[in-house]
Amino acid sequence: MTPAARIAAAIGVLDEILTGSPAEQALLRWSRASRFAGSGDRAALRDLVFGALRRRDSYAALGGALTGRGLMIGHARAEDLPLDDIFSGQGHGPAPLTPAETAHRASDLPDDLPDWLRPDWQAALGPLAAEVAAAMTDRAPVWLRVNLARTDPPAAIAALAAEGIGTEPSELLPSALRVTANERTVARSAAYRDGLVELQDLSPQLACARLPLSPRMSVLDFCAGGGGKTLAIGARQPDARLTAHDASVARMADLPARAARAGLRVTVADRPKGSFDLVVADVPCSGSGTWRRTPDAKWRLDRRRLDDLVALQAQILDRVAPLVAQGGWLAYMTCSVLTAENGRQVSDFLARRQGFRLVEDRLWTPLSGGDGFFLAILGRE
Ligand SMILES: C[S@@+](CC[C@H](N)C(=O)[O-])C[C@H]1O[C@@H](n2cnc3c(N)ncnc32)[C@H](O)[C@@H]1O
Repeated sequence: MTPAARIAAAIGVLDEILTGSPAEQALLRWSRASRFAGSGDRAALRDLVFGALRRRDSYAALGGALTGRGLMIGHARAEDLPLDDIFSGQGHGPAPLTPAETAHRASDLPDDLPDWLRPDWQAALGPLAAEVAAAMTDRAPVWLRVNLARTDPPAAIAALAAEGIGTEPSELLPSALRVTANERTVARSAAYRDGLVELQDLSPQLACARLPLSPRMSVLDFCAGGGGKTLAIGARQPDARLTAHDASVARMADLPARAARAGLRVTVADRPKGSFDLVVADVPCSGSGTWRRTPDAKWRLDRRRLDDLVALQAQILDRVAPLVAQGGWLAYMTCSVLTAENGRQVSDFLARRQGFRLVEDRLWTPLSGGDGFFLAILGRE
């Protein structure tokens, strides 16, 4: 496909998303209907669509309309692309610009945050609010976690390099590798298949590195999903007794294979009982820290959904509290930057629940390289 044809395709996909389709579904529908497109075309289309969703409002301002076409005109203006070559109507490209589109000029560009959320965002991030909002409009880097139960960072870097995958270790955590070349081939590499590395963002890696682990301790990952945190804990403490639970069994479908690849044993529990030295509650959240990766989620979130999530998080905290052994730990995590889901959620829990104290809490933002992520470690007396 020509660059102009890819832009025309992005216009169609964006129009679908703007009328309510989730981005992944709209892209999948396009791929199924466009058998002529190669993998390069699909990747380029995805980049165009996700790039436009990250900067939806500023591209709409530049392009003069909140439509697929407006966003792509905005994209071309933001990137200084030759508008007349792309919007020529030739070679499956979009129709030429109208006189009104040509004459359109934007004044101040918006910050690409939903209006209703801006006060919460500012309250949560204070003087960093604008910088973090701007960081959310960039593409997220790909991070790998070196599986320390299997190898060490230099050996993992060498194994990846032998397959053409460039990486560099984080200054904050040497076992976290930022992919600098060939990120799309990681999941097919032998280093990945053999369990030397896992795909995991830097911030959850930093959070898991702070967990109070000790030999043979029992750990319950209560919202285990695909097991990202379970496996990160196992890599740090391979003799920990790991139990994974999730309200959705389907979400844990990949966990046994991932654990086997990592050389770890994980017990899956439908109804966890008894008590655990460490309970991790990596709760469902708005994902406001990960909007670089899922930019359509930024525009789909609303106050009601956020309130529902906050209520669910409180329920989960109340459910897991009795599962924490006396003298044990509760690690509460979200991939959100919002106070309602983070600090306020934790302080409300401490206010209604005797016997827990806050040991540490931390918020990471894209300004340190990874996604937005929150960790609170609570100790049970
Ligand atoms: C943020 S995701 C977890 C990601 C996972 N820990 C990882 O690292 O890959 C939140 C998970 O909580 C699960 N969940 C939702 N409600 C729950 C509940 N009431 N009890 C337990 N898990 C729940 C969801 O199915 C989802 O998999």
